[in-house]
Amino acid sequence: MKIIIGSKNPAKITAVKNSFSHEGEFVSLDIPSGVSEQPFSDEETIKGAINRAATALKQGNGDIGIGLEGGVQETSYGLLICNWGALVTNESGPFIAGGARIPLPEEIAVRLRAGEELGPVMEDYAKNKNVRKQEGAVGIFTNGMVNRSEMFTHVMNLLVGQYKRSI
Ligand SMILES: O=P(O)(O)OP(=O)(O)OP(=O)(O)OC[C@H]1O[C@@H](n2cnc3c(O)ncnc32)[C@H](O)[C@@H]1O
Ligand SMILES: [Mg+2]
Repeated sequence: MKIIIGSKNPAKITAVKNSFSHEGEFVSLDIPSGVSEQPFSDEETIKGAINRAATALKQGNGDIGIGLEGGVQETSYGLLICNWGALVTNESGPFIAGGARIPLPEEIAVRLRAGEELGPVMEDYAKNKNVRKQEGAVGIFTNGMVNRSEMFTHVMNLLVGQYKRSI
């Protein structure tokens, strides 16, 4: 089984490998999401995940394409981080699944509303260049209880479970 991951981000790659119990051939390709660098709704984030999965599958000439995409969603309770995943095969899909969501602190939210991207804003906030590849915003704002690859592993399990039920 050849699994093509539409990202080179190690937090995402780890999640994909975990959910397939490290069984299969994994290829990671830097695939554009085809949506804004900072998706600003569930709809746009889902679209980015599906685009990445479909393009990865095609470009990598594999059996399964995976897209994982981070975004934010405005609510009356604050700006929430949202994360979506998509799995496509040559015969079926897209299967989609959403990840954990928590509100961003207002000092971060105002910067995103002004047009900045979460990745660089988190680098600045945490004084660490690699937040998006490591614990992620979710790890920082949950005091390390849930890091980005754990969060994406849950998304992946939701995807692989739906796919397995369909075959
Ligand atoms: O290489 P890719 O796969 O693009 O990985 P990425 O970290 O850029 O992740 P996304 O494109 O899915 O995320 C969209 C934007 O949100 C940022 N982002 C999302 N989740 C984050 C997190 O948990 N911590 C820090 N930045 C995050 C990210 O850096 C982008 O600016
Ligand atoms: Mg990105």
